[in-house]
Parts: sequence; C-alpha cells; structure tokens
Amino acid sequence: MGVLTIQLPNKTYDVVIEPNGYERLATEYAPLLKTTDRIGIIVDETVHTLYSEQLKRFEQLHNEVHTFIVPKGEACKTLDVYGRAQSFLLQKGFTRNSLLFAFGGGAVGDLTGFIAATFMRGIRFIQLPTTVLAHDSAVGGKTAINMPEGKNMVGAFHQPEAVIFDLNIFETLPEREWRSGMAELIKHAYISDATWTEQLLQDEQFVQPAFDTLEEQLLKGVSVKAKIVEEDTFEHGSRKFLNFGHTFGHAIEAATNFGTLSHGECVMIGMAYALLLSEKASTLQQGEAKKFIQFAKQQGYLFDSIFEYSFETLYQFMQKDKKASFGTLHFVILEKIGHPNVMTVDESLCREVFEEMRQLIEG
Ligand SMILES: NC(=O)c1ccc[n+]([C@@H]2O[C@H](COP(=O)([O-])OP(=O)(O)OC[C@H]3O[C@@H](n4cnc5c(N)ncnc54)[C@H](O)[C@@H]3O)[C@@H](O)[C@H]2O)c1
Ligand SMILES: O=C(O)C(=O)C[C@@H](O)[C@H](O)[C@H](O)COP(=O)(O)O
Ligand SMILES: [Zn+2]
Repeated sequence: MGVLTIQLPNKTYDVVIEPNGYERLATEYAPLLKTTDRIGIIVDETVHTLYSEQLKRFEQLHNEVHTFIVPKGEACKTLDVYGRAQSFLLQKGFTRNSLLFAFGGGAVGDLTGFIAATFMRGIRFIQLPTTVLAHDSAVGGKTAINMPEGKNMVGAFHQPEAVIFDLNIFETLPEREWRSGMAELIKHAYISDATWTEQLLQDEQFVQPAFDTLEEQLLKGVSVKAKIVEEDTFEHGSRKFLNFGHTFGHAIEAATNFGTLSHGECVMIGMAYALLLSEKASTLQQGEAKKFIQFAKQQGYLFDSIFEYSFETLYQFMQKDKKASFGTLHFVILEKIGHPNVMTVDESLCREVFEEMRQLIEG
C-alpha cells in the first residue's frame, strides 16, 4: 500500500498509489462526499471511452453527478474549454459546496484544478490521475491552461483534497505515454539523487518498468516533489528545481503548437539542454549531457524535430518562462547530479548551448 501525506501550512492531503485505489472513495472519502451537494467529473474523450464502467461506479458515489467530457491532450487546456466547463457547472447548479473529480492525465488535472480554483472563487477537487506523468502533475497544486503565447500562462495554485491512483489504469496506457511520464520521473531523480539517477540510466526497462517496481518508483518521485512543495509551495525558491528542463522544454511545446510532441518528450529535450548548460556554465562533470542524450535516444525519445525551429523562435518562447525576472532568463542547472541551482543566462549563452546541442545530437 502506497500512501504519502503532503503537509502544507493550510492543507494536508494524501497521495494514494495502489491497485484498486478508487475503492477508497466509497470508504475513507465517504465523509467528504457527504459534505458535497454535487460532483462534477471532468474526463477526456479517450479515458471516457476506455473507462465507461469505472465512470458508472463513480456515478454511484453520489445522487447528483454530472460528467463533462473534454478533448484529449493539450487541446483541453484552452480558454474555450475552460469557459464551456464553467458554464456547464453553472447550468447544472454547482455551488461552493460542490466537488470536482479530475479523471485523466496531467492535462485534465491542470484544467480541472484551474476550474476548481476559480469556480465561485474556489471549490474542492480530487485528482484521479490516469497517466504515469501525473505522479508529477497531480501533486503540488499547480493548475493552468495554455495560451498561444506560451505554456501554462493562465493558472493558479490550488491544492486538491486527495490524489488517488488506481494502478490498474496503466494497463491501457500507450508506450508513448509511458515514455512521456518517465521523463518527469528521471527529472525527479536528477534533481535529488545521483545513485537513483544512475539506476534509472542503467535500467533497460526504463520506459515501461515492471508493474511491481512501478508503485515504488512513483512514490519515490512523489516524495521528491512533496518535500520541495512542502518547503516552498508558491515557488519563491527551491520549487524552481522542479522546473528542471522546462525552460527549453516549454519553448518546444509552444513552438510545436502544443501536442505534436508530448510534455514529457519536450522536458526530456529540455533536460538535455539544461545539462549541457550546466557543464558549460556551472560545475557539472563534462560528458553528462552526452551520456543523457545517448540514453534518451536509445529509449526512443526524439530530438531531431527541434532543429526545425530557429533559435530566435525558441528564444522568443523561452522569454515567456515564468521564472524569468526583469527580462532575464533563470535556468535550473545542476552543479552536480542531485544538486540543482538556479542561474541567470543571457541570450548569447542560450544560443551557444543551442548550437552545441545540435552538434551533440547530430554527431
Ligand atoms: N501541474 C503540474 O505540476 C504539472 C506537472 C507536470 C506536467 N503537467 C502538465 O501535464 C500535462 C501532461 O500530462 P499527461 O502526459 O498525463 O498528458 P495528457 O493528460 O494529455 O494524457 C496523455 C494522453 O494519454 C491519454 N490517456 C490518459 N490516461 C490514459 C490511460 N489510462 N489509458 C490510455 N490513454 C490514456 C490521454 O487521453 C491523452 O491522449 C501537460 O499539460 C503538462 O503541462 C503539469
Ligand atoms: O510542480 C512544479 O513546480 C513544476 O514545475 C512541475 C513541472 O513538471 C510542471 O510541468 C509544471 O506545470 C511547470 O510549471 P510552470 O510554472 O513552468 O508552468
Ligand atoms: Zn513538467
């Protein structure tokens, strides 16, 4: 049984990762459901089709349950879908006593969290994540939608009441989504623990770990995230470390119009960039970026598409990074593996790293 408690100054909640995790809704979470007048389930089209029986079981938890189906992937993290969902809740009579379920991957979780954060200035929600990547996205309370100008540009910090994984849900997860999710797992390793990082780099089954080790790996990832979120919930300091790989990664996501490459695939590219920057401008041992790129290529991550975009295009998106301050970019780098830090980076260094990365990838 895997349960980890997140303890924040004003809120405590559990992250449950176990087979049949959803059964807890009818038992442990029954008192919470009794205090709600309506439940709104936000689910994407794919999860809705695959898990219609599970949705029926959710509907039996309460006498007033309304389901809102959204497009799959990043296509649901838009102002349009956000607005339609809010109207749906209003038309169905949702109030401040209502509760939302986010049933899907990180995109559904980010959207639902933002709806919950802003509906009547804030209602409760439960994360029911269905992807490996969501061991990251469902925990810690960052919620957002995208704008054409950039990734997660409109959002709020809003913590869930609970995060409940049912490990059986991963049976239908396509290989590409496993790969995407494991990118955030290895991110958690790189920013926290050199030994764990090396174990993952040596793991031939990295992309799709055996079922019995999965629970342990996900809990390890969540515990890295939990510790950081507990000490810096609103990202004034150490929470920035969770953004390792994201300054360049988010630029690729925005340049490719959100969805051509997945979030995890872009973060993998972004971590290669950040490792190279760490070697060049900090104290990371030379060769770590090359080792990482070789590993990532072997595991089926794609790098070539980034060079379809000019440095200028990507830099324009990097400047939208939320860590930037007074026009200066702040990158998460590693002084050594397990030891992240934040450094300011100017345009010429950014360009140099971009060019060197091209040579490393092509060479
Ligand atoms: N809030 C945070 O802290 C945080 C952290 C990391 C990532 N994110 C966000 O999370 C999003 C990425 O999350 P994601 O990778 O889970 O993406 P996603 O929600 O788009 O899901 C990926 C795909 O998998 C499908 N899917 C989901 N569960 C499935 C299942 N069990 N079986 C079969 N198919 C399934 C979905 O329909 C979708 O097509 C991005 O928008 C990213 O910005 C947020
Ligand atoms: O929880 C965090 O903090 C993170 O940065 C986790 C990231 O994996 C995640 O993608 C997050 O949504 C990025 O945040 P943003 O502030 O750069 O939009
Ligand atoms: Zn991420």
